[in-house]
Amino acid sequence: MTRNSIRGPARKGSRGAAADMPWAEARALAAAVAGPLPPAEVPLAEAGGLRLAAPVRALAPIPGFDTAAMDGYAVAGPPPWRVVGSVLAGRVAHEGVLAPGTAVEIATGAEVPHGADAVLPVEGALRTGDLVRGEIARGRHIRPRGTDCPQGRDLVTAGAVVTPALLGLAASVGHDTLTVHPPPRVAVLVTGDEVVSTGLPGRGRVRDAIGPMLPGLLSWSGARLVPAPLPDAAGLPGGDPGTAGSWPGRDADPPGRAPYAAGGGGAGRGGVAAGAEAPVVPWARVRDSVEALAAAVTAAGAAADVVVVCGASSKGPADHLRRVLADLGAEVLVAGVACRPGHPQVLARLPGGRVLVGLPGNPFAALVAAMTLLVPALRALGGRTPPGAQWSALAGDVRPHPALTRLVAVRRAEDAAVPVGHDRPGTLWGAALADALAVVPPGWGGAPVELVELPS
Ligand SMILES: Nc1nc2c(c(=O)[nH]1)N[C@H]1C(S)=C(S)[C@@H](COP(=O)(O)OP(=O)(O)OC[C@H]3O[C@@H](n4cnc5c(N)ncnc54)[C@H](O)[C@@H]3O)O[C@H]1N2
Ligand code: MOO
Repeated sequence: MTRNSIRGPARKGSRGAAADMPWAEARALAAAVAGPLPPAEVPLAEAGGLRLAAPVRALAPIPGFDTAAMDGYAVAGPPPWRVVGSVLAGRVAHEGVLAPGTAVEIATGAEVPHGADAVLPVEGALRTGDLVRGEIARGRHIRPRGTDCPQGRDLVTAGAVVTPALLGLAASVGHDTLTVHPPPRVAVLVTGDEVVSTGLPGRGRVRDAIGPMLPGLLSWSGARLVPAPLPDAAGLPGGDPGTAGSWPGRDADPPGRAPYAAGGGGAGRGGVAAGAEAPVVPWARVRDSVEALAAAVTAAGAAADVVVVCGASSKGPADHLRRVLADLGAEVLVAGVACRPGHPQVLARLPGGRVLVGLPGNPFAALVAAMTLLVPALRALGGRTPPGAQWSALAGDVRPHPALTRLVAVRRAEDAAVPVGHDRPGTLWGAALADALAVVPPGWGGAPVELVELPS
């Protein structure tokens, strides 16, 4: 596959389209950027939603012993039976062998004594004093040990998603942990000195729309957002959260607005203004400088499997990502994608092997880039196979681009996917109304299109 190495300042050119990789090729490359993370054994409570890296084997059988399936009497031999005792669930069965002509009262789930031929449900029992009568068929209402799940049997194969039912099954056959592909850890760096995280953006400012979108997108992709540990001494000045270009972990919010703190317990500079009610968010704010971004990427790359940089992906004076990747000696695998929106997206391997995805600053462009590069890479790291492609007719007046793939916000309907509109690069309005992106290839002539499902 084509690999574009950028070893110097960002290349000049007219919006880079000539160097951009075809959309499908970029997505496939992202899906192959890394293999699954090494398997790990995790407690059941943390395994939900992950992929099994080893089969679930029955360490214990189900049932674990010959079990009564009904409340009634465990009986031996032909009737009438003399009641000689009782066994409740959780109690050890009647000691010894139940002699012909005798019975014990038994509760559903209790251990059936040796020698019992059947369990006679209480509804069918005629009891007089210590004698009981009724009709039985041999073996009726006894669940023999191991009939539901034999001990030692592999019950679910590797690769399956750990669903709530699978968690219950694993517990029932004796597991406290499961061997899974751990969720990729993702550190998110939001750039842009003009970006604010709370309240109404002032003049020249814009409210962060990408940070809030990513945690759900990451968990939907089987990944986990981890705090980006921003180093103190790395050209990252501390500063007044009221000024643009403040420190990582604080927003360049207008004075008087509560800044967010980065980190959620672990980010180096996750400062909270004294007295401010500062919600903690687990993504970090990085100011627009080459040094700050380089330090933040390096630190995040040491703490996470995947580093996501939001903004700074293009060619403006404050767009430092490409320069930083070159300076760090990163291998740039995708330097741009031939699609609209979202062409200035980046996929790179950092020194040491961690993956970096650069999302454009325009929010819908960022979502498109996330669906193109980030989600496939996360699925691969999490040991997930790509979802089967969905194809659909496309309704509405959609005009293809002659040379680029267009990603159009649509809602899926029975006959056709219907464009929802409002899907300009700078807004998530259309994406918020949509449930999929329609992939409209260059020069499209009306054939069915692929749909990329959006996170729900
Ligand atoms: N000379 C060129 N200029 C631009 C090109 C190009 O190819 N050549 N591409 C354009 C396209 S397309 C996009 S998309 C943007 C991508 O820019 P960046 O990734 O460098 O992002 P910024 O410049 O920082 O911001 C762009 C835009 O998005 C707003 N922004 C940034 N972060 C956020 C956020 N977290 N939430 C909401 N909005 C955000 C920012 O204020 C800008 O308005 O570049 C074009 N330019
Ligand atoms: O393609 Mo940009 O990605 O126009 O917003």
